[in-house]
This record gives sequence, C-alpha cells and structure tokens, in this order.
Amino acid sequence: MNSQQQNEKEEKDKRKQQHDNDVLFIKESVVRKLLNWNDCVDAMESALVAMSSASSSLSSTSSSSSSQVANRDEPFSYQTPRTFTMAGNDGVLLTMPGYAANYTLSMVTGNNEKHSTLACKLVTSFAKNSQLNPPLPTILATILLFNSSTGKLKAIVDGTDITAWRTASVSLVATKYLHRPQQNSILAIVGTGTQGRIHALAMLNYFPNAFTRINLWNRTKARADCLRDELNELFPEVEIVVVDTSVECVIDADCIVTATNSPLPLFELKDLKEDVHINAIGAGINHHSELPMEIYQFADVFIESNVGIQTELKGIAEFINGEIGEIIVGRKHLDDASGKRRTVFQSMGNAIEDGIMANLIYQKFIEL
Ligand SMILES: NC(=O)C1=CN([C@@H]2O[C@H](COP(=O)(O)OP(=O)(O)OC[C@H]3O[C@@H](n4cnc5c(N)ncnc54)[C@H](O)[C@@H]3O)[C@@H](O)[C@H]2O)C=CC1
Ligand SMILES: O=C([O-])C1=[NH+]CCC1
Repeated sequence: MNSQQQNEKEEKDKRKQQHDNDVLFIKESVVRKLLNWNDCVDAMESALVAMSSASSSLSSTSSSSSSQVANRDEPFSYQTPRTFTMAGNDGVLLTMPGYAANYTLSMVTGNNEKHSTLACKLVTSFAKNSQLNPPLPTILATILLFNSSTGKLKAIVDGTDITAWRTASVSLVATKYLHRPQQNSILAIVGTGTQGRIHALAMLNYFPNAFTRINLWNRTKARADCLRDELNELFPEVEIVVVDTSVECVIDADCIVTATNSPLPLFELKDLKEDVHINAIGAGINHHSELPMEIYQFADVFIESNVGIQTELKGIAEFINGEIGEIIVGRKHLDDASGKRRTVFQSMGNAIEDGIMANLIYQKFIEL
C-alpha cells in the first residue's frame, strides 16, 4: 500500500468511527439512489438462506441457549412473528424485529466478509392513503438498525422503497429458483399499485430477454394505463397490454404477479396454463385471499420462512412444500414426479429481509 492509499484508508476508518458514534438518518431520496436490482437480489438470496438454515429453525422455534447460537459460523437468523396494532378501522402498524448473522453481501462488497444485523422495521398500512390529495403510499416504513454487538442504535433508514424493492427482489429469487422464465414468455401483473409496478420493473430488468409481452390489469383502469405508458418508455421492445379483467390478464401468462388488496380470488385454476408460476404478494383479508384454495392444492407452494405462518398463512399451511432457502441450499428440490408443474411463491414479507436491506444501504452510504 503506498502512502496515498494509506492516507485514504485512514480517512475512511476515521469516517467509519465517526459513523459508529452518530445515529445516521438515511432518507428516502438517498435510499432510492443506492438501490439496484443485482445488489438487492444478492442480498435477498442471502436473507432467504439465513432464514432457512437448520440453525435458524432451531433458534426461532425453541429457547436454544445463546452459546449454541454464538458457536455457529454458517448464516442463520432469528425472528419472531410480527405484531399487528390496529389503528382505527383503516390502518395497522406492524412491528418486525429480526437478527441475521454470518451472511455475506459479496455482490456489493466484492468479498466474503460476514455480516450480522439486528434491526426492527416499523411499517404501517393505511388503505385510504391513495385517495389523499396528494396521495401517499399505502405502505410506509422505517427501519431501525442497531450495532449487533452492543445494541446501540446506529441508523434510522427510510423503509418505504426498501419494502417495495425487497419484496420484488425476493420474488425475483423465487422466480429464478422455481420457474426460470424462458424466452418469449408472457408476464401478467394483476394489480398495478406500488407492488405491481415495482414487480413489473424488477422482472423486466432482471430477466431482460424473457418477456415479450406483459398483460396489466387493475381495478381502476387508469392506473394500469399509467404503468403501460411508463413501461413503454423504458422497454419499447416489450408489448404492453392493458386488459379489462383479471382472468384475461392471466389466461395466457407463463408468470403471474398478484399484488392487490382483494379479499376474494381474482381467477380460478382452470384459467391458468399448466406450468405457470405465480408470485402471490397481496394481503387482502389475509396473505392468500387473492388465489383460490384449489391453486394451492394443485401447485408446489414455497414461502420465505416458517416463522409466523401459523397465524398469517393458517388456511394454506397444509399445502406448503417448503422455504425458498431450502431449495437454494439444495435441501429441497422441486418434485417433478408429483405431476404438479405449477409453482406458487406465497410471499409474506419478513423482518430478516428488511434488516439485511437496511444494512446493505448503510454499507453503501458509509462508503460514499
Ligand atoms: N408480501 C409482501 O411482502 C408485501 C405485501 N404487500 C401487500 O401487497 C398489496 C399491495 O400493496 P401496494 O402495492 O403497496 O398497495 P397499493 O395501494 O399501491 O395497491 C393496491 C392495489 O390493490 C388493488 N385493489 C384494492 N382492493 C382491491 C379489490 N378488492 N380487488 C381488486 N383489486 C384491489 C388496487 O387497485 C391497487 O392495484 C397489499 O395487500 C399489501 O399489504 C405490501 C408490501 C409487502
Ligand atoms: O412485509 C411487509 O412489510 C408487509 N407485508 C404486508 C404489508 C407490509
């Protein structure tokens, strides 16, 4: 290392020391600049692995001693089911605490340095926010990031864009492992709110040669028209079609994203291609209200984590084949012999994803 490099390193270490003493606030506009699909997908793949390690299920389902946890050097995580605090008739506050250890952010850091993260996301859902003038996002979030050795708060990170990007990134990982879109595929986006929009952008950016057409459906058609115009600008080579019904949207689709608050199923099993893949994102009356039970019954169904499913995915628990992380690490495989060629990724959203995303943003921010 020459003297200039030595000086730069000392400067950087000094800045890091300063950051350790302060509580940073990383605002929305800064978070937005630091997000990109490859880094987010890499981070979410690490999150899914950390949620599915054998140690994680041990530490999240029993009162295993902390020495048991401290001796491990593979990725693992600990999270409790999230809490829901109702705020009148229209709103709810969710608290999502989680700890992830020994995971890597190799895409971002370029090395295999191991990270540990202690964080808590606070997220509200107020369904009528979109009717305000000007409108606000329905889902608003803040992530508290702590020093995982001392418990001292080190950053408050705006979590609204993180929630959108991490949910879409987890769907990208799920789609990659459960389906792997082929060329000339058709994508259906059912519900073009925040999640539908970000999923469309995610899929087109991350699988650049797969989709030649996208069908868009939204209850209020004008919102689907807006997304069509945006996508036409960004991806002129892809045909973007706004359709009148949710059934029309999915009928010829190879890959589907459902992202609505619908309390009732939006289509039936008979409306689908045999080898379709569905990313089910929305949480109407519950996380599985957008799809009818028969789809869960006749598909391979994977989730992010078993934590919290006893309450949040109660109605479909018997149809769940496993966690995506189990497929990533090779502990589970898609069962070709089952005769089921449909796959469903039932998304729920997990604290570990938010904590790892907040750390990703923090690491990038302090390197600026
Ligand atoms: N799985 C996860 O990790 C996450 C899930 N969500 C859930 O995803 C859903 C969408 O969230 P955002 O896009 O942020 O909200 P948003 O308010 O931007 O969009 C809501 C969408 O639902 C549609 N919609 C509402 N009621 C409907 C009904 N009865 N029938 C058909 N469509 C209806 C609206 O037209 C709109 O397209 C929500 O249920 C939310 O709770 C949100 C964040 C993370
Ligand atoms: O994981 C998450 O942040 C959420 N899931 C449903 C509403 C917000």
